[in-house]
Amino acid sequence: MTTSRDSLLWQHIQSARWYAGKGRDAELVAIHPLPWLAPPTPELAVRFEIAEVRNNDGASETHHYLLALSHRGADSPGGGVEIGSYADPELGEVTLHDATRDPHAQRLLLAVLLGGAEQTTDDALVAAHLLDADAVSAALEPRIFGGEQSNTSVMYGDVAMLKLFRRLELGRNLDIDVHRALADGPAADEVAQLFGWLEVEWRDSSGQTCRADAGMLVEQLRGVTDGWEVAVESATAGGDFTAEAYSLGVALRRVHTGLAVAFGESRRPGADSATGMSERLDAAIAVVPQLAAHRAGLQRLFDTLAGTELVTQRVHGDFHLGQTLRDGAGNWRIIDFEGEPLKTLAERREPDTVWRDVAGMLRSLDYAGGFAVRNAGSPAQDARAWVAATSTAFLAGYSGLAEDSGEKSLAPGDRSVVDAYLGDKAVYEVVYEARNRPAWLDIPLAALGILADSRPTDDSREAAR
Ligand SMILES: Nc1ncnc2c1ncn2[C@@H]1O[C@H](COP(=O)(O)OP(=O)(O)O)[C@@H](O)[C@H]1O
Ligand SMILES: O=P(O)(O)O[C@H]1O[C@H](CO)[C@@H](O[C@H]2O[C@H](CO)[C@@H](O)[C@H](O)[C@H]2O)[C@H](O)[C@H]1O
Repeated sequence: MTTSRDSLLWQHIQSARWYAGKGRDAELVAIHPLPWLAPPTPELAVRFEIAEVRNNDGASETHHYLLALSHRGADSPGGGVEIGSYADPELGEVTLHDATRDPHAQRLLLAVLLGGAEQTTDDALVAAHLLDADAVSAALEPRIFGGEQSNTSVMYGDVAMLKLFRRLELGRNLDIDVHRALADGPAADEVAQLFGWLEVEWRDSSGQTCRADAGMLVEQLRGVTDGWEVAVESATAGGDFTAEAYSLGVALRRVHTGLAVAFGESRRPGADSATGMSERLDAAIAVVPQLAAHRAGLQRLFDTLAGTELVTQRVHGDFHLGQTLRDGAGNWRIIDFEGEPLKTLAERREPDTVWRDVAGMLRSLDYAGGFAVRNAGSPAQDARAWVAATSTAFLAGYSGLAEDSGEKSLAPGDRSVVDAYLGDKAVYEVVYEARNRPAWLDIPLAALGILADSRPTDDSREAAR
């Protein structure tokens, strides 16, 4: 880190909501500027820059963060949140702003995407890919999305949303990949339409050319409510959420069918999955030692996969209520196909069984019940009944059974596979909560206690799907 500009940016990165290295020993290796998005003027100059960040604790790993920066001259106030001022050799004295909060820069971002063109310098590129030139107008009023999210989104009117990916995945972004693949297929109605995306290229500090997708422009879903909010409200009131849970199960099945059609299916020995789960458990015990008490019980659950052959395909990978939106007509839409943020990109790209997503939602319904007890004082018994009823309805919807099919909504062989995935997901959640929300740790820990004490079903070697 050499210049004061770099130190301004490093402070900006470390305090950002999207910075994934909080609490870790990390350093800024370099900042790589991309081409200006429009010819710079003394008032405004906007470009993406890539921050190359190295984590030094544990195995050394490098991450690339996308910065969107507007440089405003002294006579050009405004621009939203300031990062700091410095003397730029090309532009003179400028103030840096996060472009996603600068109205002029927000407009420029959309114009670049709609232009569908490519901008290059000797060692960097920004390319816009436009799929639907008529869906979005450059005149739409921009505003920053204020809701909870790990990336940054700008809304344009009530038509489109530009989601900028902050921690970049080298290669094709999973969310773009999946939205593209599901368009026009059996799950087209369950996801937002993809209008276009931005691709960037730069040379890293070792001289290697890197390529990534920087953002995607999608249909803005209107009149929707976050699935977590509606579920928590119902759990807290002790309401009946079974019809909603049933239709959520139906929607997930459709998405899985769409993903299988688009990306195909493969097979994997269950023993390989069990090994992965055990390894993740051991890594989690190193982070949260109290997990060790459940090791033997969880290993018993994972072992039920050995000897099975699992059908695998592309899945959502981090399916929970916060990844679902419900519209006024009761339809569910599913978002954010980037997988679990704590996993490596290679892990997130791997095909898995559909039960990973099914287990993800069952865990999420349990979280909603746990939240109702801890944060809203609901009686534990009522919350347990709510979780049991909604879980059964969700499984019935997923399995294509009648809404009132009750306990039999999962075949016994599938039950033990789901239990193994529930254990694996709750182990992930324990690490996630320990790092991000220690006050929530008791929710997945309580679930793990119950799972680790349960006895695996005997018929676990039946077909796994
Ligand atoms: N297509 C969309 N239309 C409207 N709102 C959306 C859309 N996609 C996401 N959102 C909103 O943005 C939030 C964050 O989206 P998400 O894709 O999960 O972002 P991140 O990966 O950055 O966390 C969602 O919880 C939802 O409220
Ligand atoms: O939405 P992200 O992709 O960032 O997912 C991460 O954060 C989630 C929390 O925001 C976390 O989900 C866990 O908490 C949810 C309640 O807030 C609950 O519904 C989920 O079941 C639970 O896993 C998710 O695990 C993490 O990857």
